[in-house]
Amino acid sequence: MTRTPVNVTVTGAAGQIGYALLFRIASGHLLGADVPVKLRLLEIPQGVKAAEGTAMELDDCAFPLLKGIDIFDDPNAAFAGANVGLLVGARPRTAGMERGDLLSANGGIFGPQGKAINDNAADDIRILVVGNPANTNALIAQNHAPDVPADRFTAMTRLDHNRAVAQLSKKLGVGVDDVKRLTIWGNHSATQYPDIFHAEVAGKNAAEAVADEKWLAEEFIPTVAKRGAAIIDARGASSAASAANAAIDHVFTWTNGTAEGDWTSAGVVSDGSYGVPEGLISSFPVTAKNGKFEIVQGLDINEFSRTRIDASVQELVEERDAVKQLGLI
Ligand SMILES: NC(=O)C1=CN([C@@H]2O[C@H](COP(=O)(O)OP(=O)(O)OC[C@H]3O[C@@H](n4cnc5c(N)ncnc54)[C@H](O)[C@@H]3O)[C@@H](O)[C@H]2O)C=CC1
Ligand SMILES: O=C([O-])CC(=O)C(=O)O
Repeated sequence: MTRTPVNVTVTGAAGQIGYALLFRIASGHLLGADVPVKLRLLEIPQGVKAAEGTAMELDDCAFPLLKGIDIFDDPNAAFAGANVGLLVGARPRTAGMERGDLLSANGGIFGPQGKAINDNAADDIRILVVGNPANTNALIAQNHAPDVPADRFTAMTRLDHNRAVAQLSKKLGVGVDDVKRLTIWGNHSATQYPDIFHAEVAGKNAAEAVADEKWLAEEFIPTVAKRGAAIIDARGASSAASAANAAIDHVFTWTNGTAEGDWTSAGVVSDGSYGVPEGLISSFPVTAKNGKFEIVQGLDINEFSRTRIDASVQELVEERDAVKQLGLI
C-alpha cells in the first residue's frame, strides 16, 4: 500500500542539531520504517544556503522514504500542510544578554511561528519545541495558535530523561533498558528534577536499589541537571547528536506509544496535576497512546521530591510572568 508522505517541518535546519536530525528523520527513525516523509526546512535568510547544502547531502543518501525537501525562509510557507513541527531554531543567549532580552528575542521567533502553525499547518499537527528556553518558547508558540488543541504543543525534556536513565544504569550496573518509569519534572534547565522514587530497575524500586540519598542529592541530580553545561565545557559546543536523538525519541514515542507499564518524560501543557499551575508547559511523567500524551496520575510525591518539583515549577511561573509582562503571550 502506498502511504501519503508525512510533512515534517524543521526550523533551524542548518544548525548543528538540524544536521544530526534530518538524516535520521529521512531514514525513518522519527515516525517508523514504513512511513514516507517530506521535509520542509525553515531557516533565516542567512541560513538558507547552508540548508541547501544539507539538502544536497540528503539527496545523496538516496533514502527510499524521503519523498521531497523544500527550503523556506518564511514560516507561513514552511508550516503549510505540516503534520509534525520540530522547532529547533532559537536565539541563543550571548554575552551581556539579560534574561528579558533572551525571552523577547525568542518571543519574536516563537510568536510568529505559533501563528504560522495556527494558520497553515494540517489538522493533526504535533509540535515539539527544542530551542531554548524550550518550555517557555513552547508556551509562547501555543498561545499564538488558538485554533490548535493546546496538547499538540510540547517541549523537549527527553534528553534530560535519557541522561538520567544512563546515569542511573551506570550507578547500578544494569542495562539502560532495565530502567523504567523514571521522571523528569519541571523546566528544561538546571532546576529540573530527575525523580527515581517511582522508577524501577530490573523490577525493583530504583531509590531502594540505590539506597544512597547523598548520591542522589549531590551527584545524580546535579549531574543530570547540569549535563548540558558539562557538554559545552568539554566539546566547546552544546549537545547536538544527543539532542537530535532525544527529539527523535520524543516524536516516535508520541506517535507510536509507550510500552505497557512504562512511561517517559515530556514537557506538556499542565492540567493542574501535581500542583503545577494549569496552562504551564512543564515536564511530567507521561504515557502515550493513540497519538496522545497523558500525564501519569496518582503518584505519591514525597517531601524530597515536592521541594524540588516546586522550585522548578516556580521558575516556569516566573518565565511565564516575564513573557506576559513583555506582551509575548
Ligand atoms: N531542549 C533540549 O534538550 C535542548 C535544546 N537545545 C537548544 O536547541 C537550539 C538549537 O541548537 P543548535 O542546533 O545547536 O543551534 P545552532 O546555533 O547550531 O543552530 C540554530 C539554527 O537556527 C537558525 N535560526 C535562528 N532563528 C531562526 C528562525 N527564526 N527560524 C528558523 N531558523 C532559525 C539559525 O540560523 C541556526 O542555523 C538552541 O536553542 C539550544 O539551546 C540544545 C540541546 C538540547
Ligand atoms: O544549553 C544548551 O543549549 C544545551 C541544552 O539545553 C542541553 O544540552 O541540555
